Amino acid sequence: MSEASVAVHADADLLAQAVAARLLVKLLDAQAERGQASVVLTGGRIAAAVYRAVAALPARDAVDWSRVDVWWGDERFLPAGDPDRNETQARAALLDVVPLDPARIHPMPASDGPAGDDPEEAAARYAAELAAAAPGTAPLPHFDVLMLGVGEDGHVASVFPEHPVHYESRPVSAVRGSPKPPPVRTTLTLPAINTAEEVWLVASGADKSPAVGMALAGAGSVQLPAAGVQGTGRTLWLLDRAAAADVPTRLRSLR
Ligand SMILES: O=C1O[C@H](COP(=O)(O)O)[C@@H](O)[C@H](O)[C@H]1O
Repeated sequence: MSEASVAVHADADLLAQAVAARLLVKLLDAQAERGQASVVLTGGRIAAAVYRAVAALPARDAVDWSRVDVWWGDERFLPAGDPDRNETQARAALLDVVPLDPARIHPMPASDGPAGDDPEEAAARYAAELAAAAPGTAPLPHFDVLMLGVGEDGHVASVFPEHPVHYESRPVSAVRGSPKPPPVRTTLTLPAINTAEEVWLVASGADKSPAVGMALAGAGSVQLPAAGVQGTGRTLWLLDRAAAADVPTRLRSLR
């Protein structure tokens, strides 16, 4: 398990640009080492800005997108194409722009998909899709990088504070009663998230600073899920100055 490190950028735009550049480098490094790369996407405002920034970078063409697997850390359980689905946002911002292999794009099921309007079945199907891509009998494939937004309440993916999802041992869970709309979701659980080689927590804006500060100060993960995130090789907090306002100075590298 890795110690967390923190990089702070001046504002949300520079943060998105910097994360986009990091993502391209990470995908290139993974392809150089393993012949392929895998990324786990997140939803939310800063994530969409990162995806748009990746799409706008000329260096995006250095990545062989046909050898990139795209997974999601969570999804709002809504019909396919709903503008509030994390998948819809990622497709519009990036996935429809780069030449990915459609077979390597792995969205979480929609509420009008083959799993029907049943989030538990949707979670089970996504777990099966992950296991099918994993080596041997492992439940999960290798994730080179897993990106997370951070909610004002400290939630990551759709793991919310004090929610029963914390006690789910399977890698993918249905979430009912989400405090943030929509109320029904599917999510990777924290143990599944923490199998990723690198986990990047990306946050911008002053409304995120209390949660970010408390997570880095060692809050409990049931109360503050972001505090329970740890990549196997690297845990990186990527923040703008406003989101970093409560981060202890000794943890910051300011850019
Ligand atoms: O609902 C969700 O919210 C979080 C954070 O979103 P933001 O707009 O406040 O950045 C996101 O990370 C998660 O994937 C999403 O489902």
